[in-house]
Amino acid sequence: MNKLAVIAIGGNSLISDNSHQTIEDQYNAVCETARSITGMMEKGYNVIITHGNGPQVGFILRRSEIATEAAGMHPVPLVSCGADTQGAIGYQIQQAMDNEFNRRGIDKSAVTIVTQVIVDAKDSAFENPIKPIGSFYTEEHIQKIKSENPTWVLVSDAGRGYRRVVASPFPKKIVEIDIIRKLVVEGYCLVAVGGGGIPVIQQDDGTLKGIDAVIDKDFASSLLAAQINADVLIISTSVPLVYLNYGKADERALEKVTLHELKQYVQENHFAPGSMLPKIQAVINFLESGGKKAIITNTESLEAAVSGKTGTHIYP
Ligand SMILES: Nc1ncnc2c1ncn2[C@@H]1O[C@H](COP(=O)(O)OP(=O)(O)O)[C@@H](O)[C@H]1O
Ligand SMILES: NC(=O)OP(=O)(O)O
Repeated sequence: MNKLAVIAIGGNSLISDNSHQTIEDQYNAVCETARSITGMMEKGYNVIITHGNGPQVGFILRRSEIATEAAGMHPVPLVSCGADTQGAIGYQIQQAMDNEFNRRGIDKSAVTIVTQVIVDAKDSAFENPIKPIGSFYTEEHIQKIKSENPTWVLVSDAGRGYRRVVASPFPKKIVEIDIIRKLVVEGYCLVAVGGGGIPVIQQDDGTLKGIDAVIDKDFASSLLAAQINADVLIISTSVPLVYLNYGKADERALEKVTLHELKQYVQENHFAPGSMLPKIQAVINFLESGGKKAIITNTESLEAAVSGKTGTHIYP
């Protein structure tokens, strides 16, 4: 019987660098990702694909702000920008997966679920924005960006430049979880909780209402993986392995790690907040909720990683 994997694809890993950000570039990256995921499926996996949206949600928000400033167009709230990314990225993944299934004669189809995720309106994250979105700005540009956009909060993102940050509340409940379970059982290849899910709050009368934020897709993927009893949570990002002393002369790759060791490394500050740290915390949450295995690797290495040849493998 096939194993079930939740594969979380990073929003940054769909945009290889600052000069490859067009929709076409992203589709090419999605097609490469689809080839790797299909190769992995041929090794005996059913998958639910989740994806980030940090760069993309920031681009849509910025376009809206510029159009409002320049032409008086109505602004698009951040929550709607996030919903837009679920459709746009989901569409690309769904099409690329279906093309790949047809090419290889695999009798499967992909389907994207618009997914809402309940967060707590009182989450302290609303007072303390930490989720990087949109473009990277260099040190030289930062003063100009700050003076043009005095309300923005900007932080250094893992040494790759400065980025605007927004609130990122913790995901508490996946609204569409039952339909996701049913479609997995029916054998569909699902795209779900895109961009960490569309953040919604549950009001006193039980109704749902969108709220401006960007949920961390690794936390949402971990919640999903735990709730559907996935055999493995795979976090696909831009590095093949996780490292201790990342970027330093004594950098060391982690191949096989226990939950206990990983927690120790967190205490020793080996993982950058806003980039690797949330992935590590998501893995910890999954394993502490009963998950049996997690892998962190890059897209190109997925097939090799499930065969144990690369990637950082984490066990309870
Ligand atoms: N200890 C570490 N090991 C590996 N990568 C790290 C580490 N700390 C920070 N990083 C950075 O985290 C990045 C992945 O995070 P990010 O780009 O935000 O993810 P996503 O692919 O989800 O968009 C890597 O490309 C790397 O630059
Ligand atoms: N929503 C989210 O976590 O996106 P990234 O993976 O692009 O940061």
